[in-house]
Amino acid sequence: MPQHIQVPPQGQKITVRDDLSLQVPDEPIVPYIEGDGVGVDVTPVMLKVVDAAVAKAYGGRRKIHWMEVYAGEKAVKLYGPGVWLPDETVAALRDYAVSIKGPLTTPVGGGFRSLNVTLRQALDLYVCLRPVRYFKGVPSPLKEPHKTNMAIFRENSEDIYAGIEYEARSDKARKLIRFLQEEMGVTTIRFPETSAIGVKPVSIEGTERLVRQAIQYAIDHDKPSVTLVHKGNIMKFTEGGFREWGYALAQREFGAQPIDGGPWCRLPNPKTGRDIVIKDVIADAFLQQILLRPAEYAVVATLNLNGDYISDAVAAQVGGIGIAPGANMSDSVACFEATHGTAPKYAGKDYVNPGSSILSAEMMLRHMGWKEAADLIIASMELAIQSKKVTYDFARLMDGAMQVSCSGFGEVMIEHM
Ligand SMILES: NC(=O)C1=CN([C@@H]2O[C@H](COP(=O)(O)OP(=O)(O)OC[C@H]3O[C@@H](n4cnc5c(N)ncnc54)[C@H](OP(=O)(O)O)[C@@H]3O)[C@@H](O)[C@H]2O)C=CC1
Ligand SMILES: O=C(O)CCC(=O)C(=O)O
Ligand SMILES: [Mg+2]
Repeated sequence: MPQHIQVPPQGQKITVRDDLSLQVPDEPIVPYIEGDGVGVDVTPVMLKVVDAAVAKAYGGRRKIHWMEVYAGEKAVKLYGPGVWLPDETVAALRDYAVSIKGPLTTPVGGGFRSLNVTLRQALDLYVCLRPVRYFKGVPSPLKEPHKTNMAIFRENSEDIYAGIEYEARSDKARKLIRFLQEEMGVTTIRFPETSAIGVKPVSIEGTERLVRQAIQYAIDHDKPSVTLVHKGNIMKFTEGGFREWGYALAQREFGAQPIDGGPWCRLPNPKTGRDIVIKDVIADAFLQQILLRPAEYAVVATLNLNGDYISDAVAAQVGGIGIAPGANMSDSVACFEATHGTAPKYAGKDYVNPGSSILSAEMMLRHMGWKEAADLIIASMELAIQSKKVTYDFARLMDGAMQVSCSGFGEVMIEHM
């Protein structure tokens, strides 16, 4: 019996078949986490817009039964001190296979580790997919923003982001530093007495499963390239390993052939016959090239921390994180979430852009196979932006815009369905 989660009286679970495809009933139960900060603003708007799109697309034949599950500050209020991520929340997200969450706060420095990262680890949601595309009319700092169209595959379970690090002057930091110096011959820790220290695990399996999904996405969506973004010139065995294992997988599993002796390689898309180039670029160079030559990048596969930075940076090219969606996925479970965080200064003010959350829901509908409802969301987003009735983030950069609230933007979208 759940302690606080109320299972809707109607609706059924989405289930996962043996071949990992989804069995989606017409009235699925979908868990959602409202989220901290601006979660209270964007999540209700997202639910309303999705309900409207589903109603319009299917005329009552299909309906989502939303089931609220708790994490973050709302969980602590309900379950008691220290219970930021209740077990029954994690279990529900796993059991119901498809879910959506608002942002959750992670304090800098002390306090708990990120709930977002914990959730991704608990459910082994190893892919963070963040597609970045341009919507006509969105204000952008670029002259040709439509050339930015990338699907970012961020490894979501490893890297320095896994949170293995020890505070400066702690016993554990001292012990690890001593081990590195005495057992491993390390001489390059500049200030050993006052160093905090972190560990960066990057594995062959972790890299391969991420790169496999990125190449498969390029095949399924007829994309011309997959770029491995890494800092392997400096971090030779972790980020360099990612690059090497990525290329090896492309050749071994997808039959990619080296171009001019490599390392770039090429495979014919088995579905369309068109070439997919597998290439790599060093992360710092990549960050300037996405501004100067964004059209050269289609699918990007990268490590966890790089992917965090890259997804916000690329989102900024096409309007910012207010409309940047995302999905965290394992082979069987998917939890959709906005790219942005809790934006605390705007919390509860009905102010921010709900677009990121709504477009994350659009990805969720597509994942469920509810293409018509997903298409309606995209079309109404385009029309809403073109009507110039937009939230503050766009209004401040657009000539002749009328600023609307977070919920107001949801209404504008619904009017355009
Ligand atoms: N997945 C998750 O749950 C994530 C959680 N976080 C957490 O969120 C908290 C706050 O992080 P912070 O670094 O401030 O990053 P945020 O993404 O929360 O906010 C940074 C800035 O981005 C802009 N922004 C964010 N959301 C929106 C939106 N919906 N519409 C328009 N603009 C938006 C605002 O810019 P402006 O000031 O220009 O208006 C805001 O000040 C931290 O605890 C962090 O750990 C962060 C990222 C992801
Ligand atoms: O977990 C957090 O607080 C931050 C995570 C983040 O920035 C991201 O996943 O993009
Ligand atoms: Mg981030």
